[in-house]
This record gives sequence, C-alpha cells and structure tokens, in this order.
Amino acid sequence: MATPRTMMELWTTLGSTIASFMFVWAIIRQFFPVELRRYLGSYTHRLVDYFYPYIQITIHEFTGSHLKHSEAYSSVEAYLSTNSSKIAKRLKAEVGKDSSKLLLSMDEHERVTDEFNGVQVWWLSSKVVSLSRAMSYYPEPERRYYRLKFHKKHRDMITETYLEHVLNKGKEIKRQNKQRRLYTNNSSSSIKYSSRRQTLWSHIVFEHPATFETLAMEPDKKQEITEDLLTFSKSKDYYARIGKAWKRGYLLHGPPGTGKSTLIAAMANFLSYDIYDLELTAVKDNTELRMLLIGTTSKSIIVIEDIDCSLELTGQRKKIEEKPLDSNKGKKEAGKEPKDEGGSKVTLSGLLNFIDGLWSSSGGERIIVFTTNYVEKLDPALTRRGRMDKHVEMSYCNFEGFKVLAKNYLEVEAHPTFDLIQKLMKEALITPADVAENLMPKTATENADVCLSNLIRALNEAKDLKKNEPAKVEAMSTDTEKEPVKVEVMLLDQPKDITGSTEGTSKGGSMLLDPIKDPVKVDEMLPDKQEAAAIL
Ligand SMILES: Nc1ncnc2c1ncn2[C@@H]1O[C@H](COP(=O)(O)OP(=O)(O)OP(=O)(O)O)[C@@H](O)[C@H]1O
Repeated sequence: MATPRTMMELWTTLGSTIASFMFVWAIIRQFFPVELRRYLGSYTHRLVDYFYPYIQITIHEFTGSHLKHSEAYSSVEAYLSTNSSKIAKRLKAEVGKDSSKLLLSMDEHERVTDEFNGVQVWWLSSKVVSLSRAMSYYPEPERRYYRLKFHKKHRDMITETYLEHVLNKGKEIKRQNKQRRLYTNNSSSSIKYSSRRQTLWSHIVFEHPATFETLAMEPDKKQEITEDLLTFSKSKDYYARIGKAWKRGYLLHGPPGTGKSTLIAAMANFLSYDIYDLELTAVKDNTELRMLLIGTTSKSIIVIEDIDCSLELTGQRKKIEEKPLDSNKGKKEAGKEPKDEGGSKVTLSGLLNFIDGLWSSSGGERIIVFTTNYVEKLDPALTRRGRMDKHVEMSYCNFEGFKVLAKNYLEVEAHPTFDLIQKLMKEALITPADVAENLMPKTATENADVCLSNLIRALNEAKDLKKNEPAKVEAMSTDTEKEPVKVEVMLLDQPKDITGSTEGTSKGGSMLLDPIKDPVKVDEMLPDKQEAAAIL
C-alpha cells in the first residue's frame, strides 16, 4: 500500500509545483518586453514539440475566406457518427442535409477512440467561438472542428491511408443517409419557355420500398445480380486501368407485370443510387440527349423503359440510324401519352454513342438499364454484349416467387393451400403482378385465407384460359423459298385437325408443310392469317 501512496504524493506534489510555476510564470512574463516573450514562447513550443510524441490534425467546418462548408468536415462527421453513436457518452442529434433520418454525432468537447490496422487514434470534437460574436451586429457562425491525434511514429500510415479511409467511408455513409432521388427529363417544349435556371431534369424523392428480399425471383438469379452490382460498384480502378467508362448496361426483358420496374427500384436501393428515368420521346435530338446524359450525376441508374416503343429499333440498323425517329408512334401504340408533340429526332447511333460512354468525361459510375417486353424486336446493335453487359429475363411467377410474395403481402410462410397453389402454378401462366394483386387484402376483413383462395381462383381462370387458347404454332424454319416448313401443332382443349378431319389430337404433333403447295392448310391452322404470314 506504501507505493501507491508515495506515487500519489509524488503526482500531487508535481501537479502543484507545475501549477505554482505556471502561476508565477504568468505573473513574471507580464513584465518581460514583448520581444523577449516571443523569443521565450518559441523556445517553449520547440521544447514541448520535442518531448510531445503526438501529432494533431484539425479539420475545420468552414474553409476559405468565403467560409464554404468543408466536405472533409462533413465526411469525418459522417464517419464518426457510426463510431461515436456507440462509444461517445454525449451525442447530438440532427436531421441531415437531404435526409429525413435523425443523425447522431458526437457532441462538442467529446472524445472518441478509433482503431485502424491496429493503431489507435483519438478524435476530439470542439468549436471556436469568436469573442466578438456576442457583440457583433452580424455574428460570425460558430466554427466547429474535429481534431485527430495520433502517435508520431504512425505519421505516414495515418496521413496516407487512414485519412483516405475516413473520407471514403464518410462519403459512403453520407450517400446512404441521403434521400434518394428519382429524376425525369423535362420535355423539350417546356425547356424552351422556361427560365434559364431550370434544368433538363426535375426530381422527386425516391422512396420505392422494393428490395431484393421482397422481389419474386429465383434466388440464384438474385444472387447473380447483386454480386454483379457489387463487383461493378467496387471496380473504379479496374475501369480506369482498362481505359473504359465506368458503366454497366442491363437489359431487362419479359412480359408486362413480371417486375422489371420493381427490379430497377431494388437495384437503386441496393446500391443507394439515384434513378434517372429517361423518356426518349421527350428528347428533341441527339444534342439534347447528350446534354441530358452529361447532366446526370455519378452513382446513378439511367433507365430507358420500353425501348421498343421509344425508338423503332425493330428494323435494320442502317435504315434507322439515318432516319430521324418518330418515337411518338411507338408510345401511342403502347397506350402511353408522349410528352412532346413534335416527335423526337434521337437516332439509334446517338443512343449507341451514349451507351459507348460519351458521358465518360464526367466521371463516376453509371448503370444504364433498358427494359422491353419484346427483346426479339430490338436491333442487335443495341443488345449486343459490351453495350448491354447483362441480360435479365423476367418471367412468369413460379412457386418460389409466390412464396416471396406471400411472405411480403400476408406474412405467411406456410399454409394448407400451398400444395394446390404449387400444382396450379405449373399449369397456368400468371405474372408476379397478378399474384401480388390477388394476395393484397382489399378490405380489413380479408385475411390470408381469403387472399389465397382469391389466388387459387385466379390460377384456375388462367389455367382455363391457357387450355382454351387457340392452336399454338411454332415455325421451325422460315426459308419458304426452298424448304418445306416444319410446323409444330399444339392442340390443347379444342383439337383442330389441319387436314380437315374431325378427329384431332389433344396432344399435338408436327408435320411437314410446303407453303407453296399447301397454303390453305397452313392458313387454316392459324386463327390469325396475318400471324401465319408473319411466321412463314
Ligand atoms: N418479381 C416481382 N417481385 C415482386 N413484386 C412484383 C414482381 N413483379 C411484379 N410485382 C408487383 O407488380 C407490380 C407491377 O410490376 P412492375 O411494374 O415492376 O412490372 P413491369 O415488368 O415493369 O411491367 P411493365 O412492363 O408493364 O412496366 C409491382 O408494383 C409489384 O408490386
């Protein structure tokens, strides 16, 4: 017990000696001439620096003579918010800029410890209050700062690696906390008459709840997409090394209601990216397209929906490339109102240039997503790999997909009706949108049992519809000039004998037809003669 007491006494004595010395020194130095005081001051600093083993770096809230908000400060603040909310005892809560979330950060004069590669560092939060602040007519804002302290032997590691890590992590956290935005392009006509300050894009807050967990899709496919997105988002150095624009093209194709838009929302939420919904029909020409694309920010998904309707990309590339496109036509056919009456002169080559990285000069990563209900109609120039790196087929709902939706909509993971639903799903084609519609309770009294029986009814109807479908014909060859056409006939509910006999087969079959010799037979076989002509 004697040693601690001696130590205590030693510290107490040392403390009071230093305090007395400081006090005496403060009195004496007043009588020293200014020059001498400065001289002594500089020596004191040097002496302290010599023995003091730590280095301090200060990051101020405002920088420059115009007191601009420092990006480094806000990044450090975001970085420390994750640490300090767990460690610090005094926190402050603020609603962040562009965010609806309450963000916690360490309060003034609070200290937290951080560790990086086994090295300990200390962060202090503090502020400078100007003395003239209270008296001044235009009080200066408080200037907050963070101070980082570390041992001088780690100088290189901290200044080269740790600070970069803090800034990158902080930026990432800021982006995740930021409200996501959904941008749409303004039609050319509205830009013409608008004030100069109006931009080409308008935005709203993007709050789509879709995630990969709530998406009805085969688990393997989900994993493949999420891995692809993650790899892409971390490949900055790779793209820089190979000298390519940091972009990735996705083509989502499948019937309406299979979740193409939902997948885009899930991708945006997964990566915390903004979405630019590019309505090509509202774009006047290639120059405007270029301006729009240059106006997009990095870490965004640029979406061109129903590309088959936006541009007539069904013909030969050459013809289309030269021809200005009346894109309104396609949209009207799709039952959508075009935004711009004048029609768009965006060409396929303009679009291809853009996909090939026209905007690469603006830096940062972008994902471009095209969606279509008719992938076979698109020009191969648009869909070839390299432009569209990933083709994702969105298909009808299967039992796995149904289970995801049942969990989302009804919070049901097992039910006596599941076996029947599984059987029916093999026999009927139903989109995830239709499944979702049936599973959604319409009134407060509709429980899971009611919703599931609604779905069973819908599945039975879809099954009957499929049975009653007219004969489906598949042409195996299209060369009608020389070869006979092999036609596969699938006769389901109502057998229809193509040879005129009333005895048909419900199983279907195939036969060789010569379109020159047997035109009538081929015609008869199809309910729609035009369809026959198209196939042959
Ligand atoms: N795979 C899916 N997973 C979860 N929900 C889905 C899925 N597919 C469709 N839905 C539901 O159906 C609705 C319509 O789907 P969505 O708009 O994503 O389909 P789409 O394929 O983009 O259709 P369109 O081609 O008509 O634009 C969505 O709001 C969602 O609720």
